[in-house]
Amino acid sequence: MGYRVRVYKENFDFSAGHFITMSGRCESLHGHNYRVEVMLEGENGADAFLYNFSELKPLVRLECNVLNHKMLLALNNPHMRYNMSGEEIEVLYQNRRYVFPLAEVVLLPVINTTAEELARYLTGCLRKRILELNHPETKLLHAIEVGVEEQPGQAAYYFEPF
Ligand SMILES: Nc1nc2c(c(=O)[nH]1)N=C([C@H](O)[C@H](O)COP(=O)(O)OP(=O)(O)OP(=O)(O)O)CN2
Repeated sequence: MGYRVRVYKENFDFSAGHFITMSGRCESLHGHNYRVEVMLEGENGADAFLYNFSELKPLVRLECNVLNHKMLLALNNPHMRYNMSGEEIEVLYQNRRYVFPLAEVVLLPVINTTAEELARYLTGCLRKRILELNHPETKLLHAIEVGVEEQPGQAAYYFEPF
């Protein structure tokens, strides 16, 4: 038994470039207008809420801002090579080569920038931020789930206990 709260606001979005590798090939560079939703599961606290929406929403917005208008690169992808020099990053995949300004890239600790991995990454970031805030109701949280929608009707979710 328990409660869930879910936040999925209009401005929980970010636009970013990416490509994923799969079955020995790499997609062409393209972008998405991603949407994010967050679910918290747990017990109600003294004020009869599980976690204050007003406290949760700015955290989600902050994480969306980190990724907005950036090229997302998967740091742990075994098929990609990255060389950093000065203000640039060179990305090598087989005979393909891209160069991006470092300031316009987010190097993510994931093996591929799939919606699944982005959901897992955001789950970790948001869980950490909630723990850092250390509101009394945090003790009653059981789990967090983050959904990342790549395009309407196409989303992945990651779930983690608190
Ligand atoms: N489970 C997942 N499958 C796929 C992911 C993903 O993140 N998780 N990502 C992709 C691609 O990155 C791609 O951006 C989406 O591919 P696709 O749906 O084929 O894209 P289209 O825009 O061509 O889709 P249509 O709906 O057919 O227009 C692939 N799979």
